Amino acid sequence: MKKNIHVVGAVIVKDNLILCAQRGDSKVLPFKWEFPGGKIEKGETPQEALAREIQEEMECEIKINDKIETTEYEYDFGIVHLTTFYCELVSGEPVLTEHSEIRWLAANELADLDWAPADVPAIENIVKKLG
Ligand SMILES: Nc1nc2c([nH]c(=O)n2[C@H]2C[C@H](O)[C@@H](COP(=O)(O)OP(=O)(O)OP(=O)(O)O)O2)c(=O)[nH]1
Repeated sequence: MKKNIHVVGAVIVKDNLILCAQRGDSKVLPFKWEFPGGKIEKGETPQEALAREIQEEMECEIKINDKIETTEYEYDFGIVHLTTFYCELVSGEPVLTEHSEIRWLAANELADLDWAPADVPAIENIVKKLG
C-alpha cells in the first residue's frame, strides 16, 4: 500500500500577487512549481507545520488565513494530501533556500506554470476566487 503524505502549502498573497516556488532538481517532482510548505510532523496542527516550514524554507513569518481546500493526489512515491491556506507576510521577505526560483504572479497567470499535479485543483480554486 502506498504511504499517505500529509502536506501543507502556503498561498502567500501580497499586492494581489501570489508567491509561486519552483522545486529544485534534486527533489522528487524536479522543477515542478508548488506552494512553499512541506510535510506535517507528528503532533503539529496544519497551521503549526505551515508556519514552521515557511520560517525554515523562506526565512519569513506569515499570518495564516482561510483554508482553501484539501486534495489528494496519488504519485508513484505515495499519496499526497495537500492542504492549502491563504497567507500573508508578517515579517521578512521570502528568501531562496531550497527552491530553484520564486515568482510573484497574478491569479490569471498561474496556469502558465508547470505545477505539481496535486496543486492543480487548488490553482483552479484560486483562479476562480482571485482571477
Ligand atoms: N511543499 C509542497 N509540497 C508539495 C506541493 N504539491 C505537491 O505535490 N507536493 C509534494 C512534494 C513532496 O512529495 C511533498 C512535500 O514534502 P516536502 O516539501 O517536505 O518534501 P521534499 O521532497 O521537498 O523533501 P524531503 O522529502 O526530502 O524532506 O508534497 C506543494 O504545493 N507544496
